[in-house]
Amino acid sequence: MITFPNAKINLGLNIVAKRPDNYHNLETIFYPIPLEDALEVVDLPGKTDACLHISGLQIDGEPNKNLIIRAYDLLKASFDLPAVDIYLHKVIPFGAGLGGGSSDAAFMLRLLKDKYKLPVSEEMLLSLAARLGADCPFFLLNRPVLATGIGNEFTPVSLTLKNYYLVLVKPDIMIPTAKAYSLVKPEQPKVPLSEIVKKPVEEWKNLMTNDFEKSVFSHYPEIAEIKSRLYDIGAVYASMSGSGSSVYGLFSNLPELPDDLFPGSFVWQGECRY
Ligand SMILES: C[C@@](CO)(OP(=O)(O)O)[C@H](O)COP(=O)(O)OP(=O)(O)OC[C@H]1O[C@@H](n2ccc(N)nc2=O)[C@H](O)[C@@H]1O
Ligand SMILES: Nc1ncnc2c1ncn2[C@@H]1O[C@H](COP(=O)(O)OP(=O)(O)O)[C@@H](O)[C@H]1O
Repeated sequence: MITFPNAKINLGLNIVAKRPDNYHNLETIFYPIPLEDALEVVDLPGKTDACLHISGLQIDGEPNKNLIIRAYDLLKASFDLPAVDIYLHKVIPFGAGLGGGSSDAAFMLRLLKDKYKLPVSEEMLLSLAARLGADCPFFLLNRPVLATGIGNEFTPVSLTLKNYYLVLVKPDIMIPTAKAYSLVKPEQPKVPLSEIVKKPVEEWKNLMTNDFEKSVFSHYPEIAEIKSRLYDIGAVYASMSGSGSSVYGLFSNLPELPDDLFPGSFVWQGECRY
């Protein structure tokens, strides 16, 4: 069985408060984008464990700590799962604010539930996903939502970007999420994101912010430079996604990108689907 975990971008991100458990309450809009990994699971008779094979981008860290293996282990603790070969073709850059690892994990949970017809409710799947990462449950819903709490309480948003194109730029910089949070001073937003998002996209530039940008841009001016280049070539709205380092621009028309505009960066263009 094969599935295609997709990335997300954050439309606005306000870090509202630090919690006693050291996590942060935030408000953000998760918006799925069609930049995808490929994830396949094949039965491995006669063996006892799961074995992960990765092609494409090589992920740092030990394979057995990969979120896909952690998702398998979580279900295996409660259900009689066979040993499997897992093939991941990694396309979504990591340390990028695109949620690629969380998406792989959420899609793995659903794939195993479907492939082995496990009696797992949607609620149970969401709570397992929450154990794998704060933004992991979102990928089980996988449609635009306003997320609050630590990023796992969802409210529907009526939002359409269907006429827009996306340009996504990921420089060769990895930003660990925990480090990014530690550099931000939480603050209540003056205008709630749920209000800003009702306004036309043309007005977002002066209203919608990502609270990670200030500290990340001061450490890495080259990331701020990417954002201003996206505006220079006609973006209606541009922002860093999540804790970075990727930056996206929303465009009314797909722009021509000169080859040397973002040297050394991964660049992806696609359509908005929602
Ligand atoms: C910042 C966001 C915004 O969408 O995404 P990314 O930029 O990573 O994609 C998310 O909050 C990232 O969620 P996720 O990457 O799942 O975080 P986790 O693995 O659960 O946590 C990694 C670390 O980030 C910090 N953390 C995470 C979420 C949160 N609401 N408050 C936090 O303080 C904690 O220090 C935690 O130890
Ligand atoms: N399937 C996976 N895909 C990508 N990264 C993974 C995966 N499993 C575990 N990881 C780990 O998660 C880290 C990326 O996490 P994070 O920085 O939160 O991502 P992002 O900000 O891109 O959402 C990687 O450096 C890697 O060590």
